[in-house]
Amino acid sequence: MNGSSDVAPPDDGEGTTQAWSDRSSGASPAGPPAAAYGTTRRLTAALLLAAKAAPGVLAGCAALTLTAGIVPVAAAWLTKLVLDRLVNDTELSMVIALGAGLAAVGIVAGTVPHLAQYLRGELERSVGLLAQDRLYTAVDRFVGLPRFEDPHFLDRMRLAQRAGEMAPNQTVEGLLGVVRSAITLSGFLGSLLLLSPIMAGLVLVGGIPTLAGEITLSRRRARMFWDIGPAERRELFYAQLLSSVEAAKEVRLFGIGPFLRGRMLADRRTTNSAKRAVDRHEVVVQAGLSLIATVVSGAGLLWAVRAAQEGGLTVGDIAIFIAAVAGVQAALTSIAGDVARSHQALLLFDHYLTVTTTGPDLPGADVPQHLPVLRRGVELRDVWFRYSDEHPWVLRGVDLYIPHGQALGLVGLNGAGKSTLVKLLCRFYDPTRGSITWDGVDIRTVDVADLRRRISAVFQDYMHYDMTAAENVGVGDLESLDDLARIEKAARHAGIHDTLTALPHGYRTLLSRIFFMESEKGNPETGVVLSGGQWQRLALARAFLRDRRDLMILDEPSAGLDAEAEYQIYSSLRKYRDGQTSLLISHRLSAVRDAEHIVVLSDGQVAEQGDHLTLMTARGLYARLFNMQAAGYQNEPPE
Ligand SMILES: Nc1ncnc2c1ncn2[C@@H]1O[C@H](COP(=O)(O)OP(=O)(O)OP(=O)(O)O)[C@@H](O)[C@H]1O
Repeated sequence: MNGSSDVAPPDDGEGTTQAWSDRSSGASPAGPPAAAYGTTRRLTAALLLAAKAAPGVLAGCAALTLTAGIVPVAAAWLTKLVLDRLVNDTELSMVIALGAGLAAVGIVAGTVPHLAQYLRGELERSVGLLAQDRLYTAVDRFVGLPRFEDPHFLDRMRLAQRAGEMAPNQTVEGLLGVVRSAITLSGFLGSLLLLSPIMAGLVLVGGIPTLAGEITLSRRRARMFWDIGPAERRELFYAQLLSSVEAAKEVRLFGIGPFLRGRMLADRRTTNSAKRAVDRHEVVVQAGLSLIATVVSGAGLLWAVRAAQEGGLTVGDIAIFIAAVAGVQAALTSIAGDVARSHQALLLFDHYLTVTTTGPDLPGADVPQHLPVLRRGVELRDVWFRYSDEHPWVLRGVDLYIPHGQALGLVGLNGAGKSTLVKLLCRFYDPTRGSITWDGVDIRTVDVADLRRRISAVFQDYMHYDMTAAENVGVGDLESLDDLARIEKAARHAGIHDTLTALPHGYRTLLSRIFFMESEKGNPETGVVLSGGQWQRLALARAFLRDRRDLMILDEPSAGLDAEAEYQIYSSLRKYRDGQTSLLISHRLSAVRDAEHIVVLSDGQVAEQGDHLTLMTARGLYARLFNMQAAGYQNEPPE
């Protein structure tokens, strides 16, 4: 880009660029974004998610919670009654009956936690499945690319993945925990009130700081999770580089393993120290809270011993008094912990709700227009584009026409904006200014899925899917995924059929070294790796499978092909292109020379256009580049 790339387009009075990212995602670069939803909304949504995922399991959890709440109080009272009966020489059968009751309570106390743990696991699995489904359905609804390039959104996404799976369970667990503790609390508090109302009040008041302290701690922890988000994502990125087959060659040849490891560990140290700071703070706060609890229970014990000496309390009373003070304190601490954990989970759940309920990333028409079968052509009119307000202009007033039934060649130096133009044609972004029309219909006014159904493309950075050969072609048109005849035809077209047939399992061969086929678990030789050019032919086959589409876009389709393959592919493409509408981008100008029309893009603007002969006669950029390449083959200095 030269200096002129920062020249703004004329104002159209509608605001200019598409810097949607921070604003639309509600993120603030200085810290965590303000919660988008209130606590009640978050709580309701989390509980509804759990209820929808596993209603029966949820009911089971609730029943066990009630039982678990009653058990300690019942055990304490039965103990008191047994002790008092023993001291008072009551009938043996009565004592035995009470003892049996105590044993039964013990059995329930021993069984309930295991059953509850199983049900919690079941709830977690069901909620995880539903939350994941909803999250990725929402992500799939983002039809453009901007959100996937927004670091704030990616941080949110990471927290949303975690929160969606965990928050509903933690909330349910917290809520049921509060109910359980509240039952225990009221049982013990009642017992304590009978023995000493002052002690009951004291223990209750002593629990208030615990509740307040735990909630403050949970806020701090939730904020810490947001703050360490970028470092956690970077750490994951370095870890993937260190273990992925794609990066292994460069990492080893350049010897950058220790460098990447150093960066990964530095990020881990950053997150560790943030977590450590919160943990330390927590230790200090919780130690203070325990001290208060100990002082209260110590004072209670002294009072009880003194009361027993003076004959005011029986042995059974002392037993239940000690159990009640401990029980009330434990219940209060447990309530505080459950409230704090649910609170923290709900704070993070805000990210899940934001991602799953956020609006579309590209504006859509309220009533989408019908997209006609292409009859006339696709036109870009005064298209300006930059990736965000902070980025320079990439396209600056491009006018371009792709006539129906013809091939348009698009050439230009690196960074001229060719691939960006392709992204606009597929509507991964909207032009900042100007319009793209399909037979006169603005593509912003039609359903994106409709538009994309009419386009076939090979992108410069096409995908390698770790799937079978047939699936690698078939995903180009899911309706043909099981239609081997069509898949083979597309593969033949791309010149890869013979290679695929010769694979160990033909088209069913898994093209991967990182997964294995179920049937070949024990075989270390499972999986096949294709060469770069063979992968490129597969990408072409994928595009050819969509041969019923109106517009074919080929962005550098032959970069990885050998000379013979390139010749064959272009001959095939020429035959195939006949009567088809296509946009062909290539740095190898021999590939585009026979296109009906060639456009030279330079610094985001159309610099030259015409057919090959016209452009050669004009002796501009195209002619210079063409001659340079031709001279390279003829071993003669360029003109
Ligand atoms: N996602 C993005 N965010 C910000 N800038 C981008 C993005 N993608 C591309 N660019 C910038 O846009 C400019 C044009 O890139 P583009 O990929 O369209 O060029 P190109 O003509 O296809 O180049 P090449 O011939 O190297 O493939 C470059 O300066 C590039 O840095």
